Amino acid sequence: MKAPRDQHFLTDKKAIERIASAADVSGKRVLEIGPGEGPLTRALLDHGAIVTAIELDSGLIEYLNNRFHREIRAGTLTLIHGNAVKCEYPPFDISVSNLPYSASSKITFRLLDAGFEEAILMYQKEFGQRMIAPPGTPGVGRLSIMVQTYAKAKPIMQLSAKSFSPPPAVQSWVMRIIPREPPHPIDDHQFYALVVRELFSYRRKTIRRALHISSGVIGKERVAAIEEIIPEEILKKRPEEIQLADFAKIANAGFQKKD
Ligand SMILES: C[S@@+](CC[C@H](N)C(=O)[O-])C[C@H]1O[C@@H](n2cnc3c(N)ncnc32)[C@H](O)[C@@H]1O
Repeated sequence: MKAPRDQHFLTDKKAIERIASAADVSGKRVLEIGPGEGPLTRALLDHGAIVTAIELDSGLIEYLNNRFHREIRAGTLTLIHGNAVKCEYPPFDISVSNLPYSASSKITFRLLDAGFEEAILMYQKEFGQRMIAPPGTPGVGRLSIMVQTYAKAKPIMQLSAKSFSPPPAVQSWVMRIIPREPPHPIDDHQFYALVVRELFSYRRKTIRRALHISSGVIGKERVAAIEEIIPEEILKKRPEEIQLADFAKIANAGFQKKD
């Protein structure tokens, strides 16, 4: 039976310790999303982190309030009963989280938007593989392009289902994510995100065709400007065949043109 709300709790003590010590959290403001029963929270507190944990499940919030009442009183742990897909994030330096897999994408984009020094995040293995799929290869998608534009991401641990209770049907990867300046100048980040999203909505089409289909969203004049500036050899490729620099050039070409 599928566990409710992605509730696969980490029981492997060695893995918990390795995750909590993957970043230097001592004295840092750490955001943990989905603390569950708090095994990682405990380890992070033991490493001297000042933790804020966001948990959706009210039963677990009650459990955590009891388990960590001393730390809450001492101000080293703050619990937020909320939905990490929607609620406001507090300022934080590092995020260490075993994410709910069904919301991995939304939460990752929100974390990157919020900004941080470093994140140690657990994902379903296939999701991690998509994050690091190189541009120009068939596994690449919107997630790969957006993550690789704004961060360096690398798998640092692989966990089998046996590390969890109940065991999930999938393998897990722990990734280290470090934000960076985009390697190619981007004139407008919102427009860039929109272009990347639209192009991958039509990943089987050429760039030119995808732009035309999306012209209602991107803007007809902007699409015309892109076609004028971007060389044919790029326009005739598919989104999975072009490089990070090309996405930046396409978005910048369209952004120059005010509708
Ligand atoms: C995979 S479990 C990890 C639990 C714990 N960190 C551990 O390793 O044992 C994910 C946790 O996220 C919580 N959760 C699910 N969706 C959430 C959401 N949208 N916002 C915040 N927490 C969520 C679940 O209730 C669960 O406790």
